[in-house]
Amino acid sequence: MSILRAEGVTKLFGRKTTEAQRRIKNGADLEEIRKIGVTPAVVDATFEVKQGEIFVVMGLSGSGKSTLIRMLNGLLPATAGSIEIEGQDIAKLPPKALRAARQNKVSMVFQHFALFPHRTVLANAAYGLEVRGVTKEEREKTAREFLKLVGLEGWESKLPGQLSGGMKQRVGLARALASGTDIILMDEAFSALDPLIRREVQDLLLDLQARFGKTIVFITHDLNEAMRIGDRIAVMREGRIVQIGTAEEILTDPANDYVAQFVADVDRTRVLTASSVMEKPLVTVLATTGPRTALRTMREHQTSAAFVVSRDRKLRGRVRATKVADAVQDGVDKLDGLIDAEDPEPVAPDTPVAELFARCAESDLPVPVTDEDGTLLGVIPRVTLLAALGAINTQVDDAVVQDVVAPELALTKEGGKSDTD
Ligand SMILES: Nc1ncnc2c1ncn2[C@@H]1O[C@H](COP(=O)(O)OP(=O)(O)OP(=O)(O)O)[C@@H](O)[C@H]1O
Repeated sequence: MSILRAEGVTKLFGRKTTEAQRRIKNGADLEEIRKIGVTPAVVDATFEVKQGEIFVVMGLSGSGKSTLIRMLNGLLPATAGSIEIEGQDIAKLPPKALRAARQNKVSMVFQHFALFPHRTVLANAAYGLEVRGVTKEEREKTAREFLKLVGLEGWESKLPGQLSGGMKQRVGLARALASGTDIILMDEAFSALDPLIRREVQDLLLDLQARFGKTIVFITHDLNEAMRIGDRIAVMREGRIVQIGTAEEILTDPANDYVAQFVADVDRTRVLTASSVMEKPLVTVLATTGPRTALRTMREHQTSAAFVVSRDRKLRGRVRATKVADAVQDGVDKLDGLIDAEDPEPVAPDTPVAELFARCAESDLPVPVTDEDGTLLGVIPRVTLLAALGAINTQVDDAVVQDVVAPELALTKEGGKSDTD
C-alpha cells in the first residue's frame, strides 16, 4: 500500500512560473525555462512510497532533493501536481488541517539536528509529543524509552552542546520515533557525520526501521549511503527523477548514461546479491534418476557435474560425472549415495556478492543458491561472478580474488571448461 504519493509534482522559482509551466507542458527544455528567469527546482516528479519502506531520493547538489522534501511535508506549496499523504491531497487542506497533518503524520530529521540548545536531551526528544499536547509525564516516559533505544540512556538531562554529532543525531532519531508518526522524512540526516559514526547511525536506522516499520523518505547525495539503506532509490537530476528502482536494479540496469556514470564507482560487491548474479542450473537430475540416464544428460550438456534435486526441487547435493560413470559400471540403480561430500554450502539469495568470493574459491564447482526450504533457485559459477562484477573492486580481499581469478584465467588459456554445473 502506498502511504505517500506524488503525481506530476513541480516546483518553479521565479516570477514567470505560469508561463514556464505552460512551456514545460509543451515540451520546452529546462534551459529555455532558465532563460526566462525561472528555476525549475523539481519537474514532474511522480512516485509512490510504500508503507514501511525506506525510499531514498538521491542526487547531486542542486538536483532538487530539498525542495522535494519540503513539498512532501507541506512546508512549500507545489507549483503543479499533487501530493497525497495517506490518501489526503495536502494542497487541498486548509492551513489548520495541514498543520495537524504535519504534526500527526510526518516527522523530520535534519542534517544539522535542529535541537533546542537550551533544552535537555529529554525535552528535545519529547518535543514532537509536546507540540501535539501530550502530557509531560506521558511524553517524557515515551521519550525516555526511545532515547534508550538509540543508546542514550543516562544522557537525558544533558544539553545538546554536551553531545557529539553522532549523539545529537540519535536524539533527532529518538524525537522522530517518539512522535509516533508513520512517516519520517530525513534530509541529509547523516551527511554531517564522520564516516564511521555515519555507518553506525545508518545501522541504527536499519535496526529501528526493522523494528518499527516506519515509512522513511531519506534524502542523500551519497550514492553508497543510498545503496546501503534504501529499499528503493529515486535518482534525481536537474529537478527530474530519472530512475526509480532497487539498488540492484539501478546498478545492473541503469536508465541512461547519466545513471550509469553515477553508479560506475559503486562497490558492487556490497550491493549485488547472489540472486542478481545467479544463473539457471544447466543440468539438474532427480535423486531417483538412474546413473545411466544421469550420465547421458550430463554428457549431452558437456558438464562434469550435475545438481541432484528431489521432485520439489529441494537440493540434495551434486554428483560428479566420474562417480556416476563408476556407478554405471558397478550396477548402482540410484543417484542417492553418490552425492559429492565436498560441495560448497548453498547460499541464500540475499547473500552479498562480497561473501561469495570465498565460497567460489573453496570449490571448482558453482555455488548453489537455495531458499529457506532448500529449493534450488540458481547457481553461481565463478565466471558468472566475475562477469557480474565487471571490474573487480579493490575493496575485495586481494588474496581471495587471486584465488578465484587465477584458476579462471588458467581455464581460459586452456580453452576448456572443467565444469559448468
Ligand atoms: N527559495 C528558492 N528560490 C529560488 N531558487 C531556489 C530556492 N530553493 C531552491 N532553489 C533552487 O532550486 C534548485 C534545487 O535546489 P535544492 O536545494 O532543492 O537542491 P538539492 O538537491 O537539495 O541541493 P543541496 O543538496 O545542495 O541542498 C537549485 O537550483 C536551487 O538554487
